Amino acid sequence: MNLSHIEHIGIAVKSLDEAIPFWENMLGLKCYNIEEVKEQKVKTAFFQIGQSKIELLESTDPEGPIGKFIEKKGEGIHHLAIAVKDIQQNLTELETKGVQLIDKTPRKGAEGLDIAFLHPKATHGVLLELCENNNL
Ligand SMILES: C[C@@H](C(=O)O)C(=O)SCCNC(=O)CCNC(=O)[C@H](O)C(C)(C)COP(=O)(O)OP(=O)(O)OC[C@H]1O[C@@H](n2cnc3c(N)ncnc32)[C@H](O)[C@@H]1OP(=O)(O)O
Ligand SMILES: [Co+2]
Repeated sequence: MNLSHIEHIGIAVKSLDEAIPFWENMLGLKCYNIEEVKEQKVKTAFFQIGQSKIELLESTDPEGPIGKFIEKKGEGIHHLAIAVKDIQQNLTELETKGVQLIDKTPRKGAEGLDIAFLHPKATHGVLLELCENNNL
């Protein structure tokens, strides 16, 4: 395994338009990218803090993962994403160790990154996302 740093924290929100002004006007951060990720049924907004980012997630479909999360739990922290080198190698190693994966092979996430999720049952309650960054 070669985990590097917290890539981002994913926060489920009902509306990007309503949530972004808090991060910009109250906290003084700049939203530098808004992007739809159709495969995940979300629209994302990103803010940089040091080496890490905040990813706000608005659902585009009530049956998608963020739609279901908001319905059950309301707005709040949804996942923690960690940057890794060679995501496939890390996933293969985790699978060998018997860790329950949601994605055995990477999918395309926001900002063109390859991503994969570990099941919260396997992580003591945190939905973990690995994000590939080979320049680490
Ligand atoms: C754009 C991209 C990027 O960064 O580039 C993204 O982040 S996309 C971010 C959105 N995409 C994803 O989250 C994709 C991966 N997520 C998934 O496949 C799903 O959401 C699951 C995590 C498997 C949950 O599925 P589903 O809602 O159908 O199941 P469920 O509600 O029955 O939940 C099963 C158990 O997991 C728990 N659970 C569900 N969501 C959780 C979360 N976010 N954090 C911690 N625990 C969570 C539930 O409480 C439940 O526990 P109990 O059984 O104890 O009640
Ligand atoms: Co994410």
